[in-house]
Amino acid sequence: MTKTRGDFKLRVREGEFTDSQIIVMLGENGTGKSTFIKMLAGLKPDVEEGSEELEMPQFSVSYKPQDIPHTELEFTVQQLIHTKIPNAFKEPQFESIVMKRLNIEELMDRVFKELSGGEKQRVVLALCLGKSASIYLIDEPSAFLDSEQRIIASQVIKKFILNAKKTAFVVEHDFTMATYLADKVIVFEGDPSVDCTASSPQSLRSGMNLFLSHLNITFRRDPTNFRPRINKLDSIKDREQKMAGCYYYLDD
Ligand SMILES: Nc1ncnc2c1ncn2[C@@H]1O[C@H](COP(=O)(O)OP(=O)(O)OP(=O)(O)O)[C@@H](O)[C@H]1O
Repeated sequence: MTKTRGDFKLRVREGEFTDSQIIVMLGENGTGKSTFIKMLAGLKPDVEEGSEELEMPQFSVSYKPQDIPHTELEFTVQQLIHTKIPNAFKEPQFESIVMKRLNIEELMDRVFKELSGGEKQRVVLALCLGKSASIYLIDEPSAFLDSEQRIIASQVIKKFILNAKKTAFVVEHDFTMATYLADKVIVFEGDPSVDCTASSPQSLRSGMNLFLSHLNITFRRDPTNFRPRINKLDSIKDREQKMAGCYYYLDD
């Protein structure tokens, strides 16, 4: 199916997903990741000439947009939690997996609009995960978070999705966070802001290889902390890995 927004056209290839799965969307800026997540949230695909209107399958979704919402800014965090996720915040599982780990308790009496960007992000992530849904659509959870908070946010998302046996689609630019989260990846490729294609969900290894080949970057695994490290362009390792078509190292 396709979706046109202004001068931009996105083609989406058919694919499958299951529960207890996190699908990470990878692509350069302007390749349509947010457009696709909005389609999963209900934005209708184009009507192709000569064919019937194509309906997106109807899912119950909880959507955290890329931008932090500007509504209800006068409310305290406690008021937002109590009105938006009245059931979840009382559940012991949600309390321990999400609320405690994101340290929402310390923010309860604060007015939402007066929070820092990182504090707001923690609250909107908790609100997103606290809404009952089959699919969680999480656009850039790492924005405004420092490196330690990014690790915590990734662990919270992963544990919540596995525990609740739900599915998440996540747009994430932080490479470490994206590789930690992803069970599958969708790669967005093409001419940014003009014409792009979203692949079917594929394995982390093949998706990362495809994405990194577009960027002309290879990664090795750091032997001490095991984190992915970028190889210097044209270094021996960079050239060796490109020859082997192995842009991304993933231990089996
Ligand atoms: N409502 C709209 N009207 C016109 N053009 C739009 C609209 N929404 C998105 N676009 C255009 O569609 C293209 C893809 O945008 P989108 O936000 O989906 O990309 P993205 O991959 O999520 O980018 P980023 O990584 O920068 O967030 C961009 O060129 C954008 O300007």
